[in-house]
Amino acid sequence: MLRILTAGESHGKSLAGIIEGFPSNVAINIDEIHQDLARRQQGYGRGGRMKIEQDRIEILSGVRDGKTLGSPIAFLIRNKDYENWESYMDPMEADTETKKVTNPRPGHADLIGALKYGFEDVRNVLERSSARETAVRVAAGSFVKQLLKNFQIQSAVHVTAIGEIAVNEKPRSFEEIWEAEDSPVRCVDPVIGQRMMETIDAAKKEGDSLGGIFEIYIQGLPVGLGSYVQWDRKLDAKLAYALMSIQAIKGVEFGYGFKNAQKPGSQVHDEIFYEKEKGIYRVTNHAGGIEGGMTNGQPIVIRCAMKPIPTLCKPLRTIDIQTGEAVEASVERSDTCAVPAASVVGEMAALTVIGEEFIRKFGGDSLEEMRQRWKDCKSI
Ligand SMILES: Cc1cc2nc3c(=O)[nH]c(=O)nc-3n(C[C@H](O)[C@H](O)[C@H](O)COP(=O)(O)O)c2cc1C
Ligand SMILES: C=C(O[C@@H]1CC(C(=O)O)=C[C@@H](OP(=O)(O)O)[C@H]1O)C(=O)O
Repeated sequence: MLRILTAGESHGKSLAGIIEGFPSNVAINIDEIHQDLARRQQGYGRGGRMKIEQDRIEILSGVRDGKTLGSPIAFLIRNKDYENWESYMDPMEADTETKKVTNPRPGHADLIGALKYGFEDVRNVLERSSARETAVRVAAGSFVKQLLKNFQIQSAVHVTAIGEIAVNEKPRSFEEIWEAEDSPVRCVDPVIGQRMMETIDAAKKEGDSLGGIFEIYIQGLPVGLGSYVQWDRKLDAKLAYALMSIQAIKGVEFGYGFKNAQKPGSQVHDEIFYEKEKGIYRVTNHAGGIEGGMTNGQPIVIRCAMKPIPTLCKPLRTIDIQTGEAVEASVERSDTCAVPAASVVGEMAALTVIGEEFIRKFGGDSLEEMRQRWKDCKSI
Protein backbone atom coordinates (compact mmCIF):
# COMPACT_ATOMS: atom_id res chain seq x y z
CA MET A 1 0.00 0.00 0.00
CA LEU A 2 1.26 3.47 -0.87
CA ARG A 3 1.23 5.88 2.07
CA ILE A 4 2.32 9.48 2.30
CA LEU A 5 3.08 11.36 5.50
CA THR A 6 3.91 15.05 5.73
CA ALA A 7 5.46 17.10 8.53
CA GLY A 8 6.55 20.67 9.06
CA GLU A 9 5.41 24.11 10.15
CA SER A 10 5.00 26.91 7.61
CA HIS A 11 7.79 29.06 9.08
CA GLY A 12 9.71 26.22 10.71
CA LYS A 13 13.07 24.95 9.58
CA SER A 14 11.82 22.52 6.98
CA LEU A 15 8.96 20.52 5.58
CA ALA A 16 9.41 16.77 5.42
CA GLY A 17 7.76 13.90 3.61
CA ILE A 18 7.81 10.12 3.72
CA ILE A 19 6.56 7.93 0.90
CA GLU A 20 6.11 4.35 2.01
CA GLY A 21 5.30 1.48 -0.34
CA PHE A 22 6.79 2.95 -3.52
CA PRO A 23 8.03 0.21 -5.93
CA SER A 24 11.71 -0.35 -6.68
CA ASN A 25 13.63 0.39 -9.88
CA VAL A 26 11.66 3.48 -10.87
CA ALA A 27 13.92 6.14 -12.42
CA ILE A 28 13.43 9.50 -10.69
CA ASN A 29 14.19 12.79 -12.40
CA ILE A 30 14.66 15.41 -9.70
CA ASP A 31 14.26 18.26 -12.23
CA GLU A 32 10.72 17.08 -12.92
CA ILE A 33 9.95 17.21 -9.20
CA HIS A 34 11.34 20.76 -9.10
CA GLN A 35 9.17 21.67 -12.09
CA ASP A 36 6.04 20.46 -10.30
CA LEU A 37 7.08 22.32 -7.14
CA ALA A 38 7.49 25.48 -9.23
CA ARG A 39 4.09 24.97 -10.89
CA ARG A 40 2.52 24.94 -7.41
CA GLN A 41 4.28 28.15 -6.43
CA GLN A 42 3.15 30.05 -9.49
CA GLY A 43 -0.24 31.48 -10.28
CA TYR A 44 -1.71 34.94 -10.30
CA GLY A 45 -2.95 36.12 -6.90
CA ARG A 46 -0.22 34.68 -4.68
CA GLY A 47 1.21 36.82 -1.88
CA GLY A 48 4.70 37.85 -0.80
CA ARG A 49 5.76 34.47 0.57
CA MET A 50 6.19 32.97 -2.88
CA LYS A 51 8.82 35.62 -3.67
CA ILE A 52 10.87 34.28 -0.77
CA GLU A 53 10.59 30.54 -1.39
CA GLN A 54 12.01 28.58 -4.29
CA ASP A 55 11.07 25.05 -3.35
CA ARG A 56 13.73 22.39 -3.82
CA ILE A 57 13.65 18.81 -2.64
CA GLU A 58 16.49 17.10 -0.78
CA ILE A 59 16.09 13.32 -0.93
CA LEU A 60 17.32 11.61 2.24
CA SER A 61 16.56 7.95 1.61
CA GLY A 62 14.90 5.38 -0.61
CA VAL A 63 16.64 6.43 -3.84
CA ARG A 64 20.10 5.33 -5.02
CA ASP A 65 21.77 6.51 -8.21
CA GLY A 66 18.49 7.98 -9.42
CA LYS A 67 16.40 4.83 -8.93
CA THR A 68 14.00 3.92 -6.14
CA LEU A 69 14.94 1.09 -3.78
CA GLY A 70 11.48 0.03 -2.61
CA SER A 71 12.39 1.34 0.85
CA PRO A 72 10.71 4.41 2.37
CA ILE A 73 11.55 7.59 0.48
CA ALA A 74 12.23 10.44 2.89
CA PHE A 75 12.81 14.02 1.77
CA LEU A 76 13.02 17.62 2.94
CA ILE A 77 11.87 20.92 1.47
CA ARG A 78 13.53 23.70 3.43
CA ASN A 79 11.64 26.90 4.29
CA LYS A 80 13.78 29.82 3.21
CA ASP A 81 11.56 32.08 5.32
CA TYR A 82 12.85 30.27 8.44
CA GLU A 83 15.80 32.69 8.40
CA ASN A 84 13.31 35.47 9.21
CA TRP A 85 11.45 33.39 11.78
CA GLU A 86 14.19 31.44 13.53
CA SER A 87 13.91 33.28 16.83
CA TYR A 88 10.12 32.66 16.92
CA MET A 89 10.12 29.12 15.55
CA ASP A 90 13.24 27.46 16.99
CA PRO A 91 12.10 24.04 18.24
CA MET A 92 13.83 24.35 21.64
CA GLU A 93 14.17 28.06 22.33
CA ALA A 94 11.66 30.41 20.72
CA ASP A 95 10.24 33.82 21.56
CA THR A 96 6.56 32.91 21.96
CA GLU A 97 5.41 36.36 23.05
CA THR A 98 6.38 38.77 20.26
CA LYS A 99 4.43 37.25 17.34
CA LYS A 100 1.54 35.99 19.43
CA VAL A 101 -1.82 35.83 17.62
CA THR A 102 -5.01 35.92 19.70
CA ASN A 103 -7.56 37.14 17.11
CA PRO A 104 -8.52 34.07 15.04
CA ARG A 105 -9.44 34.46 11.35
CA PRO A 106 -12.94 33.25 10.44
CA GLY A 107 -12.58 30.44 7.90
CA HIS A 108 -9.08 29.40 8.98
CA ALA A 109 -8.27 26.63 11.48
CA ASP A 110 -7.25 29.29 14.06
CA LEU A 111 -10.11 29.32 16.59
CA ILE A 112 -11.03 25.66 16.66
CA GLY A 113 -7.39 24.55 16.55
CA ALA A 114 -6.59 26.70 19.58
CA LEU A 115 -9.62 25.38 21.49
CA LYS A 116 -8.91 21.77 20.54
CA TYR A 117 -5.19 21.74 21.38
CA GLY A 118 -5.37 24.15 24.33
CA PHE A 119 -3.29 27.03 22.90
CA GLU A 120 -3.39 30.68 23.91
CA ASP A 121 -1.46 31.53 20.78
CA VAL A 122 -3.14 30.86 17.45
CA ARG A 123 0.31 30.79 15.80
CA ASN A 124 0.67 27.24 17.13
CA VAL A 125 -2.28 26.31 14.91
CA LEU A 126 -1.72 28.38 11.78
CA GLU A 127 1.84 27.17 11.36
CA ARG A 128 0.69 23.63 10.65
CA SER A 129 -2.76 24.22 9.18
CA SER A 130 -1.14 26.44 6.52
CA ALA A 131 -1.19 25.19 2.94
CA ARG A 132 2.60 25.43 2.98
CA GLU A 133 2.25 21.70 3.71
CA THR A 134 0.97 21.11 0.17
CA ALA A 135 4.52 21.49 -1.17
CA VAL A 136 5.24 18.05 0.32
CA ARG A 137 2.12 16.56 -1.24
CA VAL A 138 3.14 17.92 -4.63
CA ALA A 139 6.66 16.49 -4.32
CA ALA A 140 5.25 13.10 -3.31
CA GLY A 141 2.72 13.28 -6.14
CA SER A 142 5.53 14.06 -8.55
CA PHE A 143 7.28 10.79 -7.60
CA VAL A 144 4.01 8.96 -8.29
CA LYS A 145 3.59 10.82 -11.58
CA GLN A 146 6.98 9.49 -12.67
CA LEU A 147 5.94 5.95 -11.73
CA LEU A 148 2.70 6.29 -13.71
CA LYS A 149 4.49 7.65 -16.78
CA ASN A 150 5.82 4.11 -17.24
CA PHE A 151 2.21 3.10 -17.88
CA GLN A 152 1.37 5.98 -20.24
CA ILE A 153 -0.83 7.73 -17.71
CA GLN A 154 -1.03 11.48 -18.19
CA SER A 155 -2.71 14.24 -16.24
CA ALA A 156 -3.55 17.89 -16.78
CA VAL A 157 -5.38 20.57 -14.84
CA HIS A 158 -6.91 23.95 -15.62
CA VAL A 159 -8.83 26.62 -13.77
CA THR A 160 -12.45 26.97 -14.86
CA ALA A 161 -13.59 29.74 -12.50
CA ILE A 162 -12.19 32.50 -10.28
CA GLY A 163 -15.02 34.01 -8.28
CA GLU A 164 -17.81 34.65 -10.79
CA ILE A 165 -15.57 34.68 -13.87
CA ALA A 166 -15.89 31.25 -15.49
CA VAL A 167 -15.15 29.42 -18.74
CA ASN A 168 -17.82 27.28 -20.39
CA GLU A 169 -18.01 23.76 -19.03
CA LYS A 170 -17.32 21.46 -21.97
CA PRO A 171 -15.18 18.40 -22.67
CA ARG A 172 -11.65 19.46 -23.60
CA SER A 173 -8.71 17.74 -25.22
CA PHE A 174 -5.50 17.25 -23.25
CA GLU A 175 -3.68 19.47 -25.73
CA GLU A 176 -6.11 22.28 -24.96
CA ILE A 177 -5.66 21.93 -21.21
CA TRP A 178 -1.89 21.85 -21.47
CA GLU A 179 -2.11 25.32 -23.02
CA ALA A 180 -3.23 26.47 -19.58
CA GLU A 181 0.33 25.86 -18.31
CA ASP A 182 1.31 29.18 -19.94
CA SER A 183 -1.54 31.16 -18.40
CA PRO A 184 -0.88 33.02 -15.11
CA VAL A 185 -4.31 31.85 -13.90
CA ARG A 186 -4.06 28.42 -15.62
CA CYS A 187 -7.07 29.28 -17.80
CA VAL A 188 -7.42 27.80 -21.31
CA ASP A 189 -9.20 30.92 -22.63
CA PRO A 190 -6.92 34.01 -22.75
CA VAL A 191 -9.85 36.46 -22.74
CA ILE A 192 -11.49 34.89 -19.70
CA GLY A 193 -8.03 34.50 -18.17
CA GLN A 194 -7.51 38.25 -18.46
CA ARG A 195 -10.86 38.88 -16.75
CA MET A 196 -9.87 36.43 -14.01
CA MET A 197 -6.72 38.45 -13.35
CA GLU A 198 -8.73 41.66 -13.28
CA THR A 199 -11.14 40.24 -10.73
CA ILE A 200 -8.19 39.14 -8.56
CA ASP A 201 -6.70 42.65 -8.82
CA ALA A 202 -10.04 44.16 -7.82
CA ALA A 203 -10.37 41.82 -4.82
CA LYS A 204 -6.82 42.66 -3.74
CA LYS A 205 -7.57 46.37 -3.97
CA GLU A 206 -10.67 45.88 -1.83
CA GLY A 207 -8.67 43.88 0.77
CA ASP A 208 -10.82 40.89 -0.13
CA SER A 209 -10.06 37.36 -1.36
CA LEU A 210 -11.42 34.91 -3.96
CA GLY A 211 -11.95 31.20 -4.53
CA GLY A 212 -12.80 29.29 -7.67
CA ILE A 213 -12.97 25.97 -9.47
CA PHE A 214 -10.38 23.79 -11.19
CA GLU A 215 -10.76 20.71 -13.34
CA ILE A 216 -8.41 17.71 -13.36
CA TYR A 217 -8.14 15.27 -16.30
CA ILE A 218 -6.32 11.93 -16.09
CA GLN A 219 -6.06 9.70 -19.17
CA GLY A 220 -4.52 6.39 -20.19
CA LEU A 221 -6.07 4.50 -17.28
CA PRO A 222 -6.68 0.78 -17.35
CA VAL A 223 -10.18 -0.51 -16.67
CA GLY A 224 -10.88 -1.58 -13.09
CA LEU A 225 -8.83 0.58 -10.71
CA GLY A 226 -10.84 0.77 -7.48
CA SER A 227 -13.71 -1.56 -6.65
CA TYR A 228 -17.43 -1.70 -5.99
CA VAL A 229 -17.15 -4.56 -3.47
CA GLN A 230 -16.47 -2.46 -0.34
CA TRP A 231 -17.31 1.17 0.43
CA ASP A 232 -13.75 2.15 1.27
CA ARG A 233 -12.35 0.70 -1.96
CA LYS A 234 -14.36 2.92 -4.32
CA LEU A 235 -12.05 5.03 -6.43
CA ASP A 236 -14.28 8.11 -6.55
CA ALA A 237 -14.55 8.02 -2.76
CA LYS A 238 -10.77 7.80 -2.39
CA LEU A 239 -10.16 10.62 -4.84
CA ALA A 240 -12.73 12.80 -3.08
CA TYR A 241 -11.01 12.12 0.28
CA ALA A 242 -7.60 13.11 -1.08
CA LEU A 243 -8.94 16.23 -2.77
CA MET A 244 -11.12 17.35 0.13
CA SER A 245 -8.06 17.10 2.39
CA ILE A 246 -6.45 20.00 0.51
CA GLN A 247 -6.76 23.26 2.45
CA ALA A 248 -9.84 25.29 1.37
CA ILE A 249 -11.28 22.67 -1.03
CA LYS A 250 -14.98 22.46 -0.20
CA GLY A 251 -16.55 20.61 -3.12
CA VAL A 252 -15.60 17.75 -5.45
CA GLU A 253 -17.60 16.40 -8.39
CA PHE A 254 -16.95 13.69 -10.96
CA GLY A 255 -17.90 14.29 -14.57
CA TYR A 256 -20.95 16.53 -14.63
CA GLY A 257 -21.77 15.52 -11.02
CA PHE A 258 -24.17 18.27 -9.94
CA LYS A 259 -25.48 19.05 -13.44
CA ASN A 260 -26.26 15.35 -14.01
CA ALA A 261 -28.53 15.51 -10.96
CA GLN A 262 -30.83 17.90 -12.85
CA LYS A 263 -31.22 15.74 -15.97
CA PRO A 264 -33.08 12.51 -16.80
CA GLY A 265 -31.05 9.30 -17.03
CA SER A 266 -31.44 9.19 -20.80
CA GLN A 267 -29.29 12.34 -21.06
CA VAL A 268 -26.74 11.33 -18.44
CA HIS A 269 -25.54 7.73 -18.73
CA ASP A 270 -22.79 7.00 -21.22
CA GLU A 271 -24.12 4.39 -23.68
CA ILE A 272 -21.96 1.35 -24.45
CA PHE A 273 -20.85 0.37 -27.99
CA TYR A 274 -18.63 -2.32 -29.49
CA GLU A 275 -16.70 -2.62 -32.72
CA LYS A 276 -14.22 -5.34 -33.53
CA GLU A 277 -11.31 -2.98 -34.17
CA LYS A 278 -12.13 -0.54 -31.35
CA GLY A 279 -13.39 -2.96 -28.71
CA ILE A 280 -15.85 -1.59 -26.15
CA TYR A 281 -16.22 2.19 -26.34
CA ARG A 282 -18.37 5.19 -25.36
CA VAL A 283 -19.09 8.39 -27.22
CA THR A 284 -19.78 10.51 -24.12
CA ASN A 285 -18.12 10.82 -20.71
CA HIS A 286 -20.72 12.39 -18.46
CA ALA A 287 -19.66 10.06 -15.63
CA GLY A 288 -16.09 11.41 -15.62
CA GLY A 289 -14.42 8.03 -16.15
CA ILE A 290 -15.68 6.21 -13.06
CA GLU A 291 -18.62 3.78 -12.75
CA GLY A 292 -19.29 1.69 -9.66
CA GLY A 293 -16.19 3.07 -7.97
CA MET A 294 -13.95 1.77 -10.79
CA THR A 295 -12.17 3.31 -13.76
CA ASN A 296 -14.09 2.52 -16.96
CA GLY A 297 -11.21 3.35 -19.32
CA GLN A 298 -12.45 6.86 -20.12
CA PRO A 299 -10.48 9.87 -18.87
CA ILE A 300 -11.19 10.77 -15.25
CA VAL A 301 -12.63 14.28 -15.01
CA ILE A 302 -12.88 15.88 -11.56
CA ARG A 303 -13.87 19.41 -10.61
CA CYS A 304 -12.93 20.92 -7.25
CA ALA A 305 -14.36 24.06 -5.64
CA MET A 306 -12.04 26.18 -3.51
CA LYS A 307 -13.48 28.67 -1.04
CA PRO A 308 -12.02 32.20 -0.85
CA ILE A 309 -8.81 32.62 1.16
CA PRO A 310 -9.70 33.26 4.86
CA THR A 311 -7.11 35.99 5.51
CA LEU A 312 -8.55 39.33 4.40
CA CYS A 313 -6.56 42.56 4.34
CA LYS A 314 -9.85 44.24 5.22
CA PRO A 315 -10.32 41.98 8.23
CA LEU A 316 -13.56 40.32 9.31
CA ARG A 317 -14.96 40.60 12.82
CA THR A 318 -13.73 38.15 15.42
CA ILE A 319 -12.97 37.98 19.13
CA ASP A 320 -9.81 38.09 21.20
CA ILE A 321 -9.58 34.55 22.61
CA GLN A 322 -7.97 35.82 25.82
CA THR A 323 -10.46 38.55 26.69
CA GLY A 324 -13.55 37.76 24.58
CA GLU A 325 -13.68 41.37 23.34
CA ALA A 326 -14.72 42.13 19.76
CA VAL A 327 -11.68 42.77 17.56
CA GLU A 328 -10.60 42.49 13.92
CA ALA A 329 -9.14 39.21 12.63
CA SER A 330 -5.39 38.98 12.32
CA VAL A 331 -3.83 39.91 9.00
CA GLU A 332 -0.93 37.66 8.13
CA ARG A 333 0.74 38.34 4.79
CA SER A 334 -1.50 36.36 2.48
CA ASP A 335 -2.50 35.14 -0.96
CA THR A 336 -5.52 36.93 -2.51
CA CYS A 337 -6.41 33.89 -4.60
CA ALA A 338 -4.63 30.53 -4.71
CA VAL A 339 -6.87 28.57 -7.09
CA PRO A 340 -4.15 28.15 -9.78
CA ALA A 341 -1.72 26.88 -7.11
CA ALA A 342 -4.32 24.60 -5.53
CA SER A 343 -5.11 23.12 -8.93
CA VAL A 344 -1.57 21.73 -9.12
CA VAL A 345 -1.93 20.30 -5.61
CA GLY A 346 -5.22 18.71 -6.70
CA GLU A 347 -3.66 17.16 -9.78
CA MET A 348 -0.83 15.65 -7.72
CA ALA A 349 -3.14 14.46 -4.94
CA ALA A 350 -5.35 12.71 -7.51
CA LEU A 351 -2.32 11.06 -9.15
CA THR A 352 -1.20 9.81 -5.74
CA VAL A 353 -4.52 7.98 -5.34
CA ILE A 354 -4.23 6.55 -8.86
CA GLY A 355 -0.69 5.39 -8.00
CA GLU A 356 -1.92 3.72 -4.83
CA GLU A 357 -4.61 1.83 -6.77
CA PHE A 358 -2.17 0.94 -9.53
CA ILE A 359 0.17 -0.63 -6.99
CA ARG A 360 -2.74 -2.47 -5.39
CA LYS A 361 -3.82 -3.92 -8.74
CA PHE A 362 -0.49 -4.63 -10.39
CA GLY A 363 1.80 -5.37 -7.43
CA GLY A 364 4.02 -2.99 -5.55
CA ASP A 365 7.47 -4.58 -5.24
CA SER A 366 9.22 -3.65 -8.45
CA LEU A 367 8.48 -1.74 -11.62
CA GLU A 368 9.17 -4.89 -13.68
CA GLU A 369 6.55 -6.87 -11.76
CA MET A 370 4.00 -4.12 -12.27
CA ARG A 371 4.81 -3.85 -15.96
CA GLN A 372 4.35 -7.56 -16.55
CA ARG A 373 1.01 -7.69 -14.78
CA TRP A 374 -0.14 -4.51 -16.50
CA LYS A 375 0.68 -6.02 -19.92
CA ASP A 376 -1.19 -9.22 -19.04
CA CYS A 377 -4.20 -7.17 -17.97
CA LYS A 378 -4.13 -5.07 -21.13
CA SER A 379 -4.16 -8.12 -23.36
CA ILE A 380 -7.41 -9.48 -21.84
C1 LIG B 1 -2.21 26.68 -2.26
C2 LIG B 1 -2.99 27.29 -1.13
C3 LIG B 1 -2.61 28.53 -0.64
C4 LIG B 1 -3.32 29.11 0.41
N1 LIG B 1 -2.93 30.34 0.86
C5 LIG B 1 -3.58 30.91 1.89
C6 LIG B 1 -3.18 32.19 2.39
O1 LIG B 1 -2.24 32.81 1.90
N2 LIG B 1 -3.86 32.71 3.43
C7 LIG B 1 -4.92 32.05 4.00
O2 LIG B 1 -5.52 32.55 4.94
N3 LIG B 1 -5.32 30.83 3.55
C8 LIG B 1 -4.68 30.25 2.53
N4 LIG B 1 -5.08 29.02 2.08
C9 LIG B 1 -6.25 28.37 2.66
C10 LIG B 1 -6.07 27.93 4.12
O3 LIG B 1 -4.88 27.17 4.26
C11 LIG B 1 -7.27 27.10 4.58
O4 LIG B 1 -8.46 27.79 4.31
C12 LIG B 1 -7.18 26.80 6.07
O5 LIG B 1 -6.11 25.91 6.32
C13 LIG B 1 -8.46 26.23 6.70
O6 LIG B 1 -8.77 24.99 6.16
P1 LIG B 1 -10.14 24.73 5.36
O7 LIG B 1 -10.35 25.91 4.47
O8 LIG B 1 -9.89 23.47 4.59
O9 LIG B 1 -11.24 24.61 6.35
C14 LIG B 1 -4.41 28.42 1.01
C15 LIG B 1 -4.78 27.16 0.51
C16 LIG B 1 -4.09 26.60 -0.56
C17 LIG B 1 -4.50 25.25 -1.09
C1 LIG C 1 3.60 29.19 2.13
C2 LIG C 1 2.66 28.83 1.28
O1 LIG C 1 1.37 29.26 1.32
C3 LIG C 1 0.93 29.91 2.46
C4 LIG C 1 -0.39 29.32 2.83
C5 LIG C 1 -1.02 30.09 3.91
C6 LIG C 1 -2.15 29.46 4.59
O2 LIG C 1 -2.63 30.04 5.59
O3 LIG C 1 -2.60 28.39 4.16
C7 LIG C 1 -0.60 31.37 4.23
C8 LIG C 1 0.53 32.06 3.54
O4 LIG C 1 1.72 31.92 4.29
P1 LIG C 1 2.55 33.19 4.82
O5 LIG C 1 1.81 33.64 6.04
O6 LIG C 1 3.92 32.68 5.15
O7 LIG C 1 2.55 34.19 3.72
C9 LIG C 1 0.80 31.40 2.20
O8 LIG C 1 1.96 31.94 1.64
C10 LIG C 1 2.91 27.90 0.18
O9 LIG C 1 1.96 27.61 -0.56
O10 LIG C 1 4.06 27.42 0.04
